[in-house]
Amino acid sequence: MPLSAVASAASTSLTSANPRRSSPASRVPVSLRRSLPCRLLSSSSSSRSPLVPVSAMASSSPTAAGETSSRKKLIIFDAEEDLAESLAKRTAELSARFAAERGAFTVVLSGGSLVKALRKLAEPPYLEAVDWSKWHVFWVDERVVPKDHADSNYKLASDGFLSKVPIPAGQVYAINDSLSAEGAAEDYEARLRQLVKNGMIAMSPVTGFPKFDLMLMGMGPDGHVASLFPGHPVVNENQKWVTFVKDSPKPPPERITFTFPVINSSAYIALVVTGAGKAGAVHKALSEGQNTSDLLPVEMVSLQDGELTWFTDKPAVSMLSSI
Ligand SMILES: O=C(O)[C@H](O)[C@@H](O)[C@H](O)[C@H](O)COP(=O)(O)O
Repeated sequence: MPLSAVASAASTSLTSANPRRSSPASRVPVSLRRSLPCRLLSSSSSSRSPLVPVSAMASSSPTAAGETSSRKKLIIFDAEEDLAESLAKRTAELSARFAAERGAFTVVLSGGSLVKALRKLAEPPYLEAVDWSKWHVFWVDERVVPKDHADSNYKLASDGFLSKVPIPAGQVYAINDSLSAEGAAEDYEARLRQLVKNGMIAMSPVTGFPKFDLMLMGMGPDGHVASLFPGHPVVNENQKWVTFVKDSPKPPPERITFTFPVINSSAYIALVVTGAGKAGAVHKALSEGQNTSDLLPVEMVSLQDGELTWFTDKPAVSMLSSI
């Protein structure tokens, strides 16, 4: 799999008005180019956002018709504010693209700090520019608690984001909170299958699993993603679309979660990982020479035909020796 990364200059450098500054790519330490298994790509130094333009992404990994392409990038921001702006911009771009291409935009959310990072989507210019009527919102994982419970990922997203944007209520797919963990997972998968059948959710011709347009996810300090925790047998689930755990090491214990075949069939994943508490897992995931027999869940995120972008900050990448 070609692994290309935007080892981006910090956003403050990128937004600098000083015309004598070198381009972001050339400011990335040479050692980084050696230590990260990546090819450096960058947007222009005058760009407000350090995201690589879509055209540059495509050219980083050209595909002929019928071939698949898997791309991986790392963006490092100086400030959380810049990360949030860039995430909003990228999400809005993908929303416009999928709405035009397929008349719907399927977006999957995690819980955790990710939701706060989405706040700028609910502000101008994105609030007015995004066609919210095309959004269909799902959860990559959910805690099995009532929807109005403080632990509910639905409540977190609803309070922090969804209540501030005009997505039709019928297009927000919360779990059935009256069921057991097992029942809620089965019910959620059945609803996904129905939405695949009516064409709302795309199907991956490559994997035979549903292909969501964009998954917006966080990562825990232990390297978990969704509710797929290190060493838990559900990380190896390869048939079901949605499964459950009753012994999550992160409370609350009962959760439902998308499985890796579904996560890895996504068209785009934005993995938002900030803070020094994540540095160890980031180091393990992004350093060369990893032990492939002992993968963290985050290392099992491997898109079959899509693009994975890490949205990080300096504390999160602080253990990458070359940065
Ligand atoms: O329900 C959950 O617990 C989340 O979906 C979980 O997977 C979360 O995204 C990560 O633990 C990262 O959370 P933070 O970004 O808050 O560390």
